[in-house]
Amino acid sequence: MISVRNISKKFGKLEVLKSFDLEFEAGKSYALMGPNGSGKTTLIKIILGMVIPNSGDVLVHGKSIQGNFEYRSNIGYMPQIGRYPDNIQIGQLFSMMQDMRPSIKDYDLELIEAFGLDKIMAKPMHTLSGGTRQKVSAALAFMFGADILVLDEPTVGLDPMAVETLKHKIKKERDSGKLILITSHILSELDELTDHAIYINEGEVFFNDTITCLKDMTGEEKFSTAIARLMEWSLKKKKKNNLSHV
Ligand SMILES: Nc1ncnc2c1ncn2[C@@H]1O[C@H](COP(=O)(O)OP(=O)(O)OP(=O)(O)O)[C@@H](O)[C@H]1O
Repeated sequence: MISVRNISKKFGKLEVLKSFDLEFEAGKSYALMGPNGSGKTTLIKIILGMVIPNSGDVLVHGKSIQGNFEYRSNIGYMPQIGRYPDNIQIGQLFSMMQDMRPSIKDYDLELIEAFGLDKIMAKPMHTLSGGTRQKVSAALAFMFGADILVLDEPTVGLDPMAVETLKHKIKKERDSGKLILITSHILSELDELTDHAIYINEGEVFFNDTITCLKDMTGEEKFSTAIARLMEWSLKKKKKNNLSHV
């Protein structure tokens, strides 16, 4: 469904992604993990066409995203921090986004209702709490029934009930055949929601396989302990690489 081919990205001298090759398939959910600043959001933004890589290409449904804007209408994106015009009301924001995708008439309003946003449609965005803004972002990501859902730290700031609502929705959409890509630092959440782990470290893909394989490889039953083991190994590798330069 999405192929990341030999993608490299530098910001000035900082090499954030070095020759990334990744495949994302329909009906699966992928956990994108790595330390702060390891390039998770950059990779997501490259897939969304919001950041241009220095080299490589991304194919969505077999078609390059270069010079192609159509593919984006088939991706639901929930950003880490949703930025919206201050004075716009929730309802106006939803209508505006719907007007921007005139070809889609069948909206998924499940999260709007589940989060109770339908009862506060007249509230201006600048008056909303952080968690409510996050609910608006989630509702927008799922609203257009996109086949691909890219969720950057989706549950940050949500209350426990809203977290459960969102998790239920993510699982439901995955089971209906959609591709889900999630970044999060909340490991329990990733264990529950994803089948496949991608661990980025020092600009490279350090691990890319199923969560079952991750647990087998590390000999750890618990996902969080398996990830801790992976982090240990990546730090050891870094130390070894640094020594080899001496
Ligand atoms: N527009 C930019 N200009 C310069 N440097 C950037 C830019 N965007 C990201 N970076 C740098 O690229 C690196 C990777 O950032 P990115 O946001 O992709 O990391 P991340 O893995 O998503 O981090 P976190 O877990 O903290 O969200 C960081 O060092 C960041 O400062």
